[in-house]
Amino acid sequence: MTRNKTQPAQLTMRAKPYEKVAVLGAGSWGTALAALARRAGCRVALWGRDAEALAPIATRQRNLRHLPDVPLPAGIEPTTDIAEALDGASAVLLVVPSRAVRGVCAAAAPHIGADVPVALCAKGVEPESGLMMTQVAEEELGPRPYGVLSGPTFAREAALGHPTAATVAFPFTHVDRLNPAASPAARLAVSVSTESFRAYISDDPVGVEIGGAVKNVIAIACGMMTGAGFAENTRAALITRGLDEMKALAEALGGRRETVTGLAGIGDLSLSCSSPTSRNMSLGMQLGQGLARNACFDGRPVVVEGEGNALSVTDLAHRVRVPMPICETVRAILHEGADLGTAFARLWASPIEGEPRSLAILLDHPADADAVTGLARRIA
Ligand SMILES: NC(=O)C1=CN([C@@H]2O[C@H](COP(=O)(O)OP(=O)(O)OC[C@H]3O[C@@H](n4cnc5c(N)ncnc54)[C@H](O)[C@@H]3O)[C@@H](O)[C@H]2O)C=CC1
Ligand SMILES: O=C(CO)COP(=O)(O)O
Repeated sequence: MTRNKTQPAQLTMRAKPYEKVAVLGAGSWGTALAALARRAGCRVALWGRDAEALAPIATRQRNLRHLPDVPLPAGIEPTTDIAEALDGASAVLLVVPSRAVRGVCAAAAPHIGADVPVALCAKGVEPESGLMMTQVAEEELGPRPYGVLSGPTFAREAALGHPTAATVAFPFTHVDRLNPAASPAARLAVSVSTESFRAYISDDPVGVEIGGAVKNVIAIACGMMTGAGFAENTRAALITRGLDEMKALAEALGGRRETVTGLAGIGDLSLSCSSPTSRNMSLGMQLGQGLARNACFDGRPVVVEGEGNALSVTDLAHRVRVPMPICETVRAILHEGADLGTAFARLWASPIEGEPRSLAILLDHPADADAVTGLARRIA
């Protein structure tokens, strides 16, 4: 985080926070981001659809439904009126689950100011269309700057003030390069940065978005194998090979490999694959322990983006011809009725590959059908 003495000196610039930030989506992450922006000194409107859940945010500085034990700063303006939330907003954070992004953008469209930048904070790829969240938003809201805020950020920890870092990524225009401090990425970074929350700036939203969507699927895979009783070797293999899948897809879509080695790639992947605090890892663990899907989370509806992402990410990968064997395994188990043990045993006995992919080697794996059945039995 500090400058190495051998690096050239860089002038420190000052970026101006946005005056009013509208946060659309009042779940755990939307509330946490509203708290951060408020602590960073912005005026903050927090839009949600449920008046009962919003009321205590103004009266008791709590979101009792999603972050009950987190004290929120005073002055967040909760509302169920999207026009009111967007009135005078100089930046928008879109923080609903990915399946709701298109609908919320459509509702926002008549009320959002011209040229107001929008940062997508949901981690997913739209099913069927295969569009990333920034592309979905652009279809609904028209031309303006679109970016992404993503990284290893459990909402409760970030809102409680645990030291946390994330990436804010917008494409840099010619003008942004001449004056980076005035770019949407820089202005949004300072609009959410506090003594404990540190935003880094990137000009590669594609790499950042793909990181967030793919890590959810890999976290389900890690959870499945953890739930089935395996430990650290298995998890390390899935994280590392998952990172390779992430890199390949990001690159095929025009993102950069190095972005995937940052906070929104390996950072978020390692977080979500390490702890049942991740809803994705937790779902995988419950399935790996043999629970039926409808019994997971005691039957409660919980946002698990990786479930839909397993389909949408692999559909996208098919389109750009990127092999993603771990994501395919999760897809087969969740959506195509594959047996969990057999699917993972097949993954482990799939052809031996080069590391890195650019070696372009594929060898028949020596494990025979009996060996695959044997491992499958040990997983189940
Ligand atoms: N919770 C976390 O730690 C983090 C979550 N995210 C991402 O943020 C996104 C939102 O997740 P969470 O806030 O965690 O979910 P959550 O389950 O805490 O809350 C979801 C919220 O979205 C609202 N919602 C759902 N559909 C809606 C619709 N059609 N219109 C308006 N509101 C709607 C719900 O009422 C609820 O308030 C997800 O894509 C997630 O991957 C990203 C980083 C951290
Ligand atoms: O994205 C997250 C942390 O960065 C939250 O992860 P889960 O959605 O798996 O809970």
